[in-house]
Amino acid sequence: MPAISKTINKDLKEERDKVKFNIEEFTNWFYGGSEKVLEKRKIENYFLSDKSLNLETDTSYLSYKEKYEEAIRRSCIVYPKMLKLHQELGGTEEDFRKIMDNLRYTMSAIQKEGNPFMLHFGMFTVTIMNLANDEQLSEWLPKCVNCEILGTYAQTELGHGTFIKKLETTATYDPKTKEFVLNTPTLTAYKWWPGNLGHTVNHAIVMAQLYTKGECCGIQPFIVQIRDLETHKPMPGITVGDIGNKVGFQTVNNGFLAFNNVRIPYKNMLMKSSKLSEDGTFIKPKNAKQNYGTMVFVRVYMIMDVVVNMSRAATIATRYSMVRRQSPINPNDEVEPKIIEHMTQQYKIFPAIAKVIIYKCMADNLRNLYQQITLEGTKGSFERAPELHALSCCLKAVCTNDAAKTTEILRLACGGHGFLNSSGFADNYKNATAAQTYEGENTVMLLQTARFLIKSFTKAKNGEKLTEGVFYLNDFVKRNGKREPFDDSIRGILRAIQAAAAGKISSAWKHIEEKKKFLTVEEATNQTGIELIRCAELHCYVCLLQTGIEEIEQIIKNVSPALREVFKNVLELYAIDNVLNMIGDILQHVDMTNADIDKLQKRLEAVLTFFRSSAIGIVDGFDLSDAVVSSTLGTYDGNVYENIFEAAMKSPLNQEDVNKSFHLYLKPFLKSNL
Ligand SMILES: CC(C)(COP(=O)(O)OP(=O)(O)OC[C@H]1O[C@@H](n2cnc3c(N)ncnc32)[C@H](O)[C@@H]1OP(=O)(O)O)[C@@H](O)C(=O)NCCC(=O)NCCSC(=O)/C=C/CC(=O)O
Ligand SMILES: Cc1cc2nc3c(=O)[nH]c(=O)nc-3n(C[C@H](O)[C@H](O)[C@H](O)COP(=O)(O)OP(=O)(O)OC[C@H]3O[C@@H](n4cnc5c(N)ncnc54)[C@H](O)[C@@H]3O)c2cc1C
Repeated sequence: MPAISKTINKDLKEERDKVKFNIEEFTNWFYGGSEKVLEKRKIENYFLSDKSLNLETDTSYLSYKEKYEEAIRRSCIVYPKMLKLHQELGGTEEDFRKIMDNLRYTMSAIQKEGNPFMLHFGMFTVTIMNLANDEQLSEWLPKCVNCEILGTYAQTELGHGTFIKKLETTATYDPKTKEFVLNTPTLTAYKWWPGNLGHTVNHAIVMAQLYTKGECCGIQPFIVQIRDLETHKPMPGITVGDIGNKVGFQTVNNGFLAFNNVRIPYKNMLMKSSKLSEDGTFIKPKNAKQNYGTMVFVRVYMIMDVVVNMSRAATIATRYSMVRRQSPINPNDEVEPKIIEHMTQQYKIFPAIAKVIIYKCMADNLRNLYQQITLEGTKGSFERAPELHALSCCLKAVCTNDAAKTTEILRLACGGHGFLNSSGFADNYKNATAAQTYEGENTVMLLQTARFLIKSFTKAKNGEKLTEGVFYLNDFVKRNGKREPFDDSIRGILRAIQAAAAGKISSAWKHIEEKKKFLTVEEATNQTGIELIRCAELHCYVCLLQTGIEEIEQIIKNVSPALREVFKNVLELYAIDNVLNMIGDILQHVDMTNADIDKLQKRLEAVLTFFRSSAIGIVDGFDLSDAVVSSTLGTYDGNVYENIFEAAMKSPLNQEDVNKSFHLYLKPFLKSNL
């Protein structure tokens, strides 16, 4: 075995020495101030320094069952610590949010394949907070907050996930006993997929069709106890279990659930929005979509998960590419260059870094918008709910699609070693691709946004008032078919993307109108689906760039000149990469010449070259500890080959010289050939 010495890799040190800006200043921006950075580091250390977590164990070699058991063991260390810390910090909702925000990063060191408790706070408690009336809140919230019970969110069924109106689980009100009777009438009505449901939680929010006085009143949320608190056995009438092996998320414990005449008390229907009187009279909510609120909440927070996921992948690929040397650019060069010297390698990695920053700006913005609009809802005003729904749907889809695609590009950027499990890309990718499906399948999400855009376009044509995010449709209508002139400033690029988005929305609108002559509006819309998806994507790119511009214009007023240059280049790279990737859409609606495209290509090459000296500073500035990065290729010290070697030594096959399969199979086989 070679002697392994671990000092900072000299190539990586050389890169860091070239960084011109103050990395800590960048970190302070990224986490919202120096105090928050200190707090983040403290919280991370509080969890990760706990030796009982045994974070050195490579869980990837464990069996499916062992992985689950280890994940539960770790959760039973992390969650009590979390509750203790929450009390120590002050016990407020804000303190809780602080811990959860930081755990988004830290958890990737502890539960690489997902957390078997994650739905408890993430969806079960959130639904209770959003949809329980005051009485229900005082009964259930303390139990949730103290983890006296553990819950999940059981909505999806074997037969339906997207079209939730057709869920088949029934909750029939019995006014005589003041109970609901829950049933699973068919195989396709089995709840299927809810995280943590299989063998972990003892309660669930069950979304079921409410039947009262012989009528169906649509899907409503019910709190159902599914396992005994003492024995953990399923409650009478309940069938519950694990749905089996998946592409990823192995330790999330996704489960199935069925009911056979399960009775729950009247008070267990969450009644903040829809209400049922004790005699069985149903009272509709003020806003029919209020019951979908938990999904909106999660979609909003998923943009932050994308930031975490992509920052980790970008850190790994950047550090590795500054350590790995291969393929001289001039054939006679003695010394092979760092692979980051290859322009194509820069093009794989640097746009990903820029996106992390733009998505972070968007994630913060969206969260603020969510808080404002939720507050308006508590005061009975739901006017802006469709806008939030439309924005969160397209962002959820575009950002999670991009996280999966970018992780794969970054894995490929690390060549063969990127394919090692120890590179960390596999877990990153599996988590990213799961997010493309859960919380609303991405195509379906884009079509929801497109529905809003088509409605907004009709309003623009009729001269009606639009919401702020789609003001650009007014400009398009005013231009009355004239193409947008191209101006290559950043704001000019935004206008070009706006023109492309508006043009696409206009042509989808026109095609629906044409098809409506022969088809129903729904059929016409379905036939226009491919265009509609592109409308939603382009609209999302508009929102991202606009937010990026507005945020960065503010940021650069408050940072040092050196960091100002970095942010300007982030914006330049993000904008140019974007526009070049959608040139077909742009050319349809913007007067852009070949010379303009050549100029943009040159600017892309120039900005990549600038980025070369900031990239390591930015990824170091994401401030992800080695435990969080969790990759042999991405450690801070850059000792890639030593790490790879050490990880290989942990393979169970390397714990013995000769495996028993030699005696059982190989030897007889070889002998038989003599
Ligand atoms: C696809 C959906 C949105 C369709 O819902 P449906 O009620 O059938 O819609 P309609 O076509 O009747 O009405 C559309 C209408 O409603 C507006 N709208 C829809 N949702 C919302 C909302 N949340 N807030 C505000 N407004 C909303 C929409 O804008 C339309 O308005 P119009 O004025 O144009 O009529 C729905 O079925 C859906 O969301 N499906 C996806 C299911 C899903 O996301 N499931 C998640 C399950 S939980 C999970 O996956 C957990 C994962 C684990 C983890 O997170 O860690
Ligand atoms: C890892 C993971 C965790 C999950 N966790 C939970 C959980 O905790 N709780 C829970 O309740 N659920 C959970 N789910 C379920 C998840 O929310 C659904 O799988 C998701 O909403 C997609 O629904 P579906 O499976 O019915 O897909 P489908 O709707 O069947 O999608 C299949 C295909 O049909 C297309 N399609 C469907 N409808 C339309 C349409 N209207 N227009 C165009 N195309 C359409 C889709 O685009 C897709 O290509 C989880 C799923 C996964 C993968």
